[in-house]
Amino acid sequence: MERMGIESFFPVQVAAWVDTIGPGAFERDICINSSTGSGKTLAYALPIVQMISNQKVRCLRALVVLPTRDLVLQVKEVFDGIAPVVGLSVGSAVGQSSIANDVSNLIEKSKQGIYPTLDEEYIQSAANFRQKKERIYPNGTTY
Ligand SMILES: Nc1ncnc2c1ncn2[C@@H]1O[C@H](COP(=O)(O)OP(=O)(O)OP(=O)(O)O)[C@@H](O)[C@H]1O
Repeated sequence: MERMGIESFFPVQVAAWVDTIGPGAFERDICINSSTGSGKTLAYALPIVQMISNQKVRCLRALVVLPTRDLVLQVKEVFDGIAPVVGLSVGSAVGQSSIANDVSNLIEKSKQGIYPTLDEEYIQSAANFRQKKERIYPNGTTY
């Protein structure tokens, strides 16, 4: 956190943490509505990283879908700042190469981690991934 220039957390980050990891945690969908620049990225990034860092399974475990390429890069930077600390890797897919390549990276190369990505085609990729995921075992071997 210090390396990222963060000394304390913004209100939206505290609220999101309390409702996901802290005393308000129970399984449900959460919608965060907060003004631009208020720190929403870290507000959802921290709970995601915390939650999946406790899981032993080595496969893609979080998919972040974003509306623009710039945002993908920004969000990846935030995840890159915190995920490696707990041994998670972060990838991104912005459609620079073919979707087939991105899907292949998503499934075969990033067996552990988080994927900030771009649009609905990738949501579909994630759906396809879900079908294949059952064939990736904890030691990282694909069947
Ligand atoms: N706890 C914090 N302390 C200091 N700076 C922070 C903190 N959290 C986030 N920031 C910084 O505040 C800026 C805005 O954060 P961020 O981009 O996450 O806001 P946002 O609400 O997602 O904005 P947008 O709605 O535009 O996407 C970034 O430069 C980020 O590094």
